[in-house]
Amino acid sequence: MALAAGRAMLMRSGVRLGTQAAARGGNGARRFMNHRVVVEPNTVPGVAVIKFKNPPVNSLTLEFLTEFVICLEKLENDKTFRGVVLTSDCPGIFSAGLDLREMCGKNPAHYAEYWRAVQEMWLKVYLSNLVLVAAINGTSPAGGCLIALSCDYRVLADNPRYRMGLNETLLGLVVPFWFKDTLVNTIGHRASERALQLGLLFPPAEALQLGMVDQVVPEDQVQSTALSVMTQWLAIPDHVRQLTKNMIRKATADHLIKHQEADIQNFINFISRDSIQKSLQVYLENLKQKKH
Ligand SMILES: CC/C=C\CCC/C=C/C(=O)SCCNC(=O)CCNC(=O)[C@H](O)C(C)(C)COP(=O)(O)OP(=O)(O)OC[C@H]1O[C@@H](n2cnc3c(N)ncnc32)[C@H](O)[C@@H]1OP(=O)(O)O
Repeated sequence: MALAAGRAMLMRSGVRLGTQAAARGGNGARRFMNHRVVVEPNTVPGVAVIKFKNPPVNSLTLEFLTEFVICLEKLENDKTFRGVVLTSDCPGIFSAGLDLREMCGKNPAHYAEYWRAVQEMWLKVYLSNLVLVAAINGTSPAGGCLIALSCDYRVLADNPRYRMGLNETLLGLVVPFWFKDTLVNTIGHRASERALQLGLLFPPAEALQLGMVDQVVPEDQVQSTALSVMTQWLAIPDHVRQLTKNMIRKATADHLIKHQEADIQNFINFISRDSIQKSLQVYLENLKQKKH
């Protein structure tokens, strides 16, 4: 379903699906290249590494979301893969979250298409049959943090410049209930209440203390740590681990699935408000200004 919608979207946007290139890397592993998402089968058998490559900041554009979902779906359907490490190819940034330009100055049909793609991405990651480990090698606000929180395990680089959290209120936005649920399921109710209202972005030590990440390691060890953690997870037979994961996550995912259309309508109504459009424009302008 998501794959078909994604293919249609890519066709509309002029991206040819036949352009996915396969090449052999130095270790002989096949390396699949999309435009914005690079998939590298790794030295650990059954494990692929997905690298986000949507410069400058890996913002979650419609095209990026579509490619990402297609990549995950392909890996899920290829029984040689049992686990995936998610990481970034953009130095210092895991993902800047939802692309603000997708939510600014567009029409309701675009907002609907975009929000559905955000929902589908979250459902795909949150309910994945694969073991997903986030190797967080950069800053990850809002939607970027959501992707990491939706994985099974998080390893964060020990760099105080890398912040993580759901900062939506700082942009004048109300966090969607399923972003909130994902955070509450990870760090608990009280910590989420404070973090969400204040839009807090946490440095590594605090993220670890809160349980937002499972491990903080030196920057050059993020990916290798993620891969060795993966070995531990893959020691469990897939079917029992998958059934257990599904049992724990199903209610949270079902809440969105049941209210998916209402959630899209709510997003359109909210994001189309003049006051919200104004605050997003000011936020984008401030990002530009800080450079000068
Ligand atoms: C009912 C529900 C309604 C709504 C729910 C919506 C939920 C929203 C979820 C989100 O994810 S909103 C996005 C939240 N993200 C952020 O707040 C991050 C903003 N960006 C930054 O803080 C910084 O850019 C940075 C990620 C820390 C990187 O800093 P750096 O100094 O390295 O780069 P710079 O700021 O110069 O940015 C480069 C370039 O990229 C543009 N940019 C940055 N972030 C985004 C983004 N999220 N979307 C689109 N574009 C982004 C930035 O404007 C610069 O562009 P320019 O070169 O043209 O000026």
